[in-house]
Amino acid sequence: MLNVGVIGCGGMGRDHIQRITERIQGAQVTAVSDVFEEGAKKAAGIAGGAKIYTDGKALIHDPDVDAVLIVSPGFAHVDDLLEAIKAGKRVFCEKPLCTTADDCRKVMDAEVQSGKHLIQLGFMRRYHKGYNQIKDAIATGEYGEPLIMHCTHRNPEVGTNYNTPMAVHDTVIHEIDLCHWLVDDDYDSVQVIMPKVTKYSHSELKDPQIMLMRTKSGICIDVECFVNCKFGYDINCEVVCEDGALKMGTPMAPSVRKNAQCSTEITTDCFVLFKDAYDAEIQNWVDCAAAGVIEGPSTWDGYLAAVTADALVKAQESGEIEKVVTVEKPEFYK
Ligand SMILES: NC(=O)C1=CN([C@@H]2O[C@H](COP(=O)(O)OP(=O)(O)OC[C@H]3O[C@@H](n4cnc5c(N)ncnc54)[C@H](O)[C@@H]3O)[C@@H](O)[C@H]2O)C=CC1
Ligand SMILES: O=C1[C@H](O)[C@H](O)[C@@H](O)[C@H](O)[C@H]1O
Repeated sequence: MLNVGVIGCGGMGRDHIQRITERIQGAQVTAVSDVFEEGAKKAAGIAGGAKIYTDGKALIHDPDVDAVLIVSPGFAHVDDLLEAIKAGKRVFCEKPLCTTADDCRKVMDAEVQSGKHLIQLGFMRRYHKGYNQIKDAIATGEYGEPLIMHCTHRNPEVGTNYNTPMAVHDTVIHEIDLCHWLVDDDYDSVQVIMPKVTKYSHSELKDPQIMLMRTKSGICIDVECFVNCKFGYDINCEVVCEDGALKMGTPMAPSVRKNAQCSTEITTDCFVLFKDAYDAEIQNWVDCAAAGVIEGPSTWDGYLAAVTADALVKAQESGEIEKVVTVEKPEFYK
């Protein structure tokens, strides 16, 4: 049985604690930590009783914790990642790995130095059945070369703490990882276009945004990021190829006809829409623990996403096309 400690007991943290407690085979939550003790106490109850901490480092060094789930806000990941590597403990880190490429480099260097693959990253779309079907279909060559991708990432609404750069490193970070993974092609450059701002936004948030990414082979990707769309959690991705197009999107629900109406439910949050993908990624992480391997997205994937995100944040300000420049991939991650 893998004894798991969870750092960060907010919406995502509680969702992961519930899945480990109720659905995941081979693991249990034995400790939880949150800077707000009340949040940790609530999470401990979901786990059916777990040690309560308000300091992630103390949880990491608890001998009753075999592995750590980092589910605090992105800006807080780097310190606990470095501490877990120091302690030699396996980590599942929710996206983003870190909110800057520089911090990701620190984590990458520490993991390489440790000589052990310890970190799996929470890019759960790679565990979604539909996206895997698209990736496999493209790989057959039956649809020809991918040329263009169209994505929407729409949230019903976000809090007033959510700002313009968060649209990149907190939200579109999913498409940054998903799109290059689907077509197996790295990024060359990015650009951001700012449409008219919705009345539902605030002074620190330009919303919606159109983010453009070009891959090294010339595939052009547009991502509409609209985090106050009001009508639902609307996630779509279409890959347009030479001999066909493949689309995965919401609503992923039945179309209902009644009283001369036709309607289809759109979910309102990621916890419902991607429940199976979260279950699959956490189960894979637990299963790999026994073998001491990482099969899912790695620290390198987190670094690649962060470099692209940094370029997009720069492009938000400049309005120009910004290059995506990474370091050479270390042998350790090949
Ligand atoms: N994969 C996905 O689809 C999703 C991933 N996430 C990720 O999960 C993480 C948490 O997001 P949410 O739960 O939505 O945020 P949240 O704001 O609901 O919860 C964050 C929790 O972390 C606590 N916290 C803050 N600083 C901390 C620290 N230094 N140590 C321990 N706890 C700390 C806060 O008190 C709060 O309880 C983020 O990295 C976010 O990007 C969130 C939603 C969906
Ligand atoms: O990771 C997530 C969720 O998956 C949502 O898709 C985003 O819109 C949210 O902002 C982010 O935290």
